[in-house]
Amino acid sequence: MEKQYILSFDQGTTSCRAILFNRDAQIVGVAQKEFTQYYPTPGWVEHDAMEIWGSQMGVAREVLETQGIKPSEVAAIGITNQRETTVVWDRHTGRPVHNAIVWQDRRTAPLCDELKERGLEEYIREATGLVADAYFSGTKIRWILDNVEGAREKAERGDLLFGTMDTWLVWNLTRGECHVTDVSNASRTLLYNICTLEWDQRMLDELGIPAAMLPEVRPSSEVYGTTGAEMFGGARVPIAGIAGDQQAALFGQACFEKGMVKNTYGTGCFLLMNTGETPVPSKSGLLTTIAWGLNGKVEYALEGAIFIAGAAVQWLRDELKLIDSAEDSEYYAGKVDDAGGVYMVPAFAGLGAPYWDMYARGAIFGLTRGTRKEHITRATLDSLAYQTRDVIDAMQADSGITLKSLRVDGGAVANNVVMQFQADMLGVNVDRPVVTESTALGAAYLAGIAVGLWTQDEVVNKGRLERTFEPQMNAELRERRYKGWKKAVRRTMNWEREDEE
Ligand SMILES: Nc1ncnc2c1ncn2[C@@H]1O[C@H](COP(=O)(O)OP(=O)(O)O)[C@@H](O)[C@H]1O
Ligand SMILES: O=P(O)(O)OC[C@H](O)CO
Repeated sequence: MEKQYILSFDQGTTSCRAILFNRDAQIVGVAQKEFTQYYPTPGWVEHDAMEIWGSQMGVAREVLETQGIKPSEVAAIGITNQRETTVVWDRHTGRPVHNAIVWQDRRTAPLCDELKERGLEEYIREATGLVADAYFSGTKIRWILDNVEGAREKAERGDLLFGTMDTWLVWNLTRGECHVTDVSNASRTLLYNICTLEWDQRMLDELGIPAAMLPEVRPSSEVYGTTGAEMFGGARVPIAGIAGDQQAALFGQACFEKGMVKNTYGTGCFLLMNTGETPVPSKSGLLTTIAWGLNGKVEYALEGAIFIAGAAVQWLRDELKLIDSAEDSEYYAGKVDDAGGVYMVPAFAGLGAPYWDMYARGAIFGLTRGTRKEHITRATLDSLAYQTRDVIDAMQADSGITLKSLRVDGGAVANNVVMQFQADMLGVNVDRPVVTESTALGAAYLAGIAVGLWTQDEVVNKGRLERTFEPQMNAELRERRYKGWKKAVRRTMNWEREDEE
């Protein structure tokens, strides 16, 4: 039977998805399952790695069954994942020693302050391309070693393994044979040297993390191993692509040329600009990160990471219960001309790029007795566009490149109000592709390239636009609105710091 499908595992922050692509890179089936979010204390966010493994396998089997496709017809699996989220497990039992600590979790902020006090900021930026923030995996591993009874001793004996979700899934899929990650995921750990392309011994020493816990770092497109025979009814499917979800989206949008930018609107918003084969250091609060390793070389990106975007819409739905579904936000926001002077700063997990304030917290400003839920909903949607503007301004300053248009993808780009306001706030066209599942598509491309289903050149021609949003707001109004946003952001900063008056 011809092997003509690629199965993408998209292990996101809120759900596991399995997406089946045919050899024309068209989606033939999708299965998705949300999993539990744990908030044990304010500012902490955890996932159950066993639940994620079960959900991911569940959706993979479901999509094959519903489409009537045999596992033996799948040429390869590509894996893409929420990055930084940290799981540590026992290599003998396969059981995690603690819930996974999610990228949004702020518990290690004091440890990051300590790294700064020890004068490590510059070294961190140079060696890892990152900043001393609780976002990244390194301090989360350290927290587990310090807080789970017996973990440090076991880790030192070589009994514990660390992984981001890609590593965890591949380890389970291969029944413990492969403990690997790819360069794009490694570059988000705070432990990987993006210049020498090795684990950074100084960072390991500074954080007290035994090297024996770490996975082997590999390119983003190659056969890492095959699935255990019992996983898919006897078929041994090659696992042939791994990339962090934001880098995968950059690949899926075919941003292969230097200067090409995409923005993914999911739980958070992540803007990445391809900067080619040399790392570009940032002076404006962006991250320097590895885009992918492919064809014997590594390419880099500048990244603006916004922690809360679509998650703010979920908050309106789940916590405030202002809307019944994320889609409803478009309906309510569309009933008013604008946010009526209301600004919503969703600094629920501090602020990422370009502010990097672990102690900022969310706030709504400009409320009056005339403020309605439509205004609050509108202000929440506006915050996705304002935060993106913050990052684009930084990116233009760092790269010297002026943005001509923005390619978008991710769940929240279905929202036309957000897309129009984004074009207005940037003053450039916003291009929405037909396939907005760029993340899964990128992982499929990487896996398909590794098994010879297509070449990188063929990938360039596959993307098609569904709609372009053109700016309609005049420049004076745009800048006035944006100034209000900056004022609101300033007032949320440092909120959680104990010593702040
Ligand atoms: N029509 C919509 N309007 C606004 N936000 C939306 C809409 N549809 C989905 N979202 C938001 O997008 C996010 C889901 O996008 P997705 O790309 O699946 O995210 P992730 O990969 O981070 O789990 C959710 O946070 C949801 O609130
Ligand atoms: O799950 P997503 O798509 O919101 O992505 C999360 C990021 O990878 C975190 O860095």
